[in-house]
Amino acid sequence: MALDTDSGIASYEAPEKDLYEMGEIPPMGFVPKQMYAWAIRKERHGEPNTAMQLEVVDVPKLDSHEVLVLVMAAGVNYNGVWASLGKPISPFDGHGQPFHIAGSDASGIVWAVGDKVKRWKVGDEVVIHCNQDDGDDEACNGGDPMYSDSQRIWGYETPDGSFAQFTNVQAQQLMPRPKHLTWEESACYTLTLATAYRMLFGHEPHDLKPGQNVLVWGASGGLGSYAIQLINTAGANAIGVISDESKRDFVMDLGAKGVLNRKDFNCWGQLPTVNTPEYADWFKEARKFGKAIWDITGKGNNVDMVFEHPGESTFPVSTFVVKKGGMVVICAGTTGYNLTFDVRYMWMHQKRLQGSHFAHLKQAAAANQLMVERRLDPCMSEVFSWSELPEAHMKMLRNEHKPGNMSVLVQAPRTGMRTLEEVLEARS
Ligand SMILES: C/C=C/C(=O)SCCNC(=O)CCNC(=O)[C@H](O)C(C)(C)COP(=O)(O)OP(=O)(O)OC[C@H]1O[C@@H](n2cnc3c(N)ncnc32)[C@H](O)[C@@H]1OP(=O)(O)O
Ligand SMILES: NC(=O)C1=CN([C@@H]2O[C@H](COP(=O)(O)OP(=O)(O)OC[C@H]3O[C@@H](n4cnc5c(N)ncnc54)[C@H](OP(=O)(O)O)[C@@H]3O)[C@@H](O)[C@H]2O)C=CC1
Repeated sequence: MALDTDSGIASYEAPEKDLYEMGEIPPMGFVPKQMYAWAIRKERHGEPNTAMQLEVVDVPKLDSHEVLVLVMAAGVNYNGVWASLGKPISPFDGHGQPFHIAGSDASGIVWAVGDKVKRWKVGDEVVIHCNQDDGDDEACNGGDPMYSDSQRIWGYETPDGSFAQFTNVQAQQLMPRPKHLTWEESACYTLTLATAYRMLFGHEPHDLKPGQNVLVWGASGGLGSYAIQLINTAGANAIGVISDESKRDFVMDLGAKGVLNRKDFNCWGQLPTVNTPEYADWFKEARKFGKAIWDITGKGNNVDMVFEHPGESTFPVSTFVVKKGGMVVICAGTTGYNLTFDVRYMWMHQKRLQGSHFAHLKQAAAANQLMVERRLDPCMSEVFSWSELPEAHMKMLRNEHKPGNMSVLVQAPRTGMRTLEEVLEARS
């Protein structure tokens, strides 16, 4: 056999069936009629352990620019929590389908390709980024696809996410899998890493520069743990915030210049009305927090950027401690959406408030390349079995999850596997 005809795909025996049990691998490229999935239904909206139920559903049909991926492992994100709760929006109001399969992160193997797909072939090992768009408007052609009216998040605004044996995605969502990582490690990082990448490097002229200082809320969390590492790769300084001393070493070991414990301060929640005694108390505490930052950055040296996502509880302080001409970049309001701040500091100190949402392919791919080159640690905190998938989301809902990012095994039968061959060997 000529060397260049070797596909590199493992050859193995497997029966053709309509439905495979979890961990059972069909013949390469054979698409069964049905699959197992954790599905949410509108009438089940509520906490993940009741909203998500195991169901047998049809394997999605491929369009010409789409790719069917056999999911080996899936990442756990807040999206699964929000989709279960149906808050702040119900995904059913967007896509109108009878069930919703959540899951916006995955590692897996390309199992079938649409007839217009050129960049990927059956057998390729991939990770999936969660931005979809129709690709046909000005934003997608010369602009920023994240501004397209068709922009949507796979597994949150689409009904066909990664909490299933197969998932159907646009070909442009695929990126090469870092081969040094296990299936579960490769599944855990893309959503939060790419979001952090766009927040830090996607908003010129406030894209992060060497030597700058960034305050990172939730520094031990999914977004925060990558923000700290990305700030390091840029030669800038991260000041991380935690709520428990047990997280300090984790954040310092990721490369933070300093760590503050928010429990040592009392300036959280909405801003009290300006010029009241309550405001004076808040201001005193906010200055104490700002002074603690100066102890790390140098006296009077405010941060160039604040990496925001808690929202309501931290926003008044974020807008205060960022320097003149600096930027507060925000991608969420986990603690509440009613953000307040003292606008005098915003206009007099000419600060920028920048919203940020996930990332486009170029940004996600740049972030992924850093992972491929082993410059970043995936910070996988915990791996769950397929049957524990709703419970992993309950942990996140209760903020009881460990520092880093969580993963769930889907078709990978156990942890620590890096290839399809290892998965096939585990069958015997
Ligand atoms: C990668 C990971 C990502 C994440 O994790 S993100 C976190 C999880 N995601 C979320 O929490 C999603 C949050 N999204 C939302 O809550 C909603 O998505 C928004 C509040 C952002 C938007 O709400 P909506 O109802 O979808 O759209 P509207 O644009 O507000 O439209 C509502 C109605 O208002 C009309 N309208 C909009 N702009 C104007 C205007 N400037 N003047 C007059 N009317 C306007 C529209 O047409 C429409 O009306 P009509 O309901 O009748 O169609
Ligand atoms: N728009 C987008 O594209 C994206 C948005 N998101 C959103 O970002 C948010 C965070 O996601 P992720 O990083 O994965 O979540 P994690 O739970 O992993 O991390 C969030 C961190 O926030 C901190 N936190 C919790 N409560 C508060 C509080 N009251 N004040 C300050 N900090 C608090 C916690 O750290 P500690 O208690 O130690 O301070 C926690 O570790 C979610 O709402 C998610 O939906 C996520 C990815 C993409």
